[in-house]
Amino acid sequence: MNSWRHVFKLDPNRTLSDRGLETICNSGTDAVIVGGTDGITYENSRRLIERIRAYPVECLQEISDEEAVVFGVDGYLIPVVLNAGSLRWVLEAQHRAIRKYGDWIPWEKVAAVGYVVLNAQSKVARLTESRTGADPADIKAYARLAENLFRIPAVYLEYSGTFGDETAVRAAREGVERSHLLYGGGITREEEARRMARWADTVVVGNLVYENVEAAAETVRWVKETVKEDQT
Ligand SMILES: CC(C)=CCC/C(C)=C/CC/C(C)=C/CC/C(C)=C/CC/C(C)=C/CC/C(C)=C/CC/C(C)=C/COP(=O)(O)OP(=O)(O)O
Ligand SMILES: O=P(O)(O)OC[C@@H](O)CO
Repeated sequence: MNSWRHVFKLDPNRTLSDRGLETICNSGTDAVIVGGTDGITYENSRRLIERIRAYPVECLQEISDEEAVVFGVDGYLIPVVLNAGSLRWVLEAQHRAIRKYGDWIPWEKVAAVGYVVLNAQSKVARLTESRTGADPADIKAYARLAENLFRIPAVYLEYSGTFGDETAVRAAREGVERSHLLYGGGITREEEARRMARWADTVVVGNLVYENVEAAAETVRWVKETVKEDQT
């Protein structure tokens, strides 16, 4: 993950043509993450992962339902929602899954991701009852908490479905020194991709894939051409 600059997130509960998938997998992105909030099943996850595996791109599953875990991906991302309104999404669902899978978990392939969910209208915000009113000082503190107390290797500013606040991403950037910072939400245009790529280590593109796959493929270049701000 540390070398990722751009990734796509594909939703097993949405339809993408073979041609569209080929465009995404051959776009030069650093990885494809499979995940989403609702309608995620073992079957639709397995089908999508199988199609992605036909391409040489790195493929990870982001687990949002313990029933949907698929064998044979390059890695598993485990969300921990730092600003969730319920412990269920911070540690209870994770505890339950660890209890269930026990000795079978390939820990060397597993990484926790500390989410800060910020779009109040998104399904993920509603599901997790996230405290989306967090201001930049809150966000910086979440980032510091993730890195220094929980030692989580990645912090994810999640604006899923809407373009986020650059000040918030900047605050998260100031909060992390070692943890990897991901930004996702509402990237549709070059200017947006470049703005967030200045602060985030990785920019995640999701919805645009289903709206305009050619434009989605362009985001790879926009992000990769952008030089990150020097924090020193
Ligand atoms: C091979 C083998 C046996 C493997 C074992 C599996 C494994 C690696 C186990 C590890 C154990 C473990 C800790 C598993 C996690 C279990 C789990 C269910 C955790 C809960 C995760 C969680 C907090 C879910 C809440 C929803 C959420 C945060 C989803 C993340 C994705 C996300 C933010 C999607 C955004 O959704 P999107 O659809 O793009 O947008 P909308 O919200 O607008 O719809
Ligand atoms: O779908 P969009 O809005 O591009 O967001 C990407 C990703 O952060 C979703 O989890």
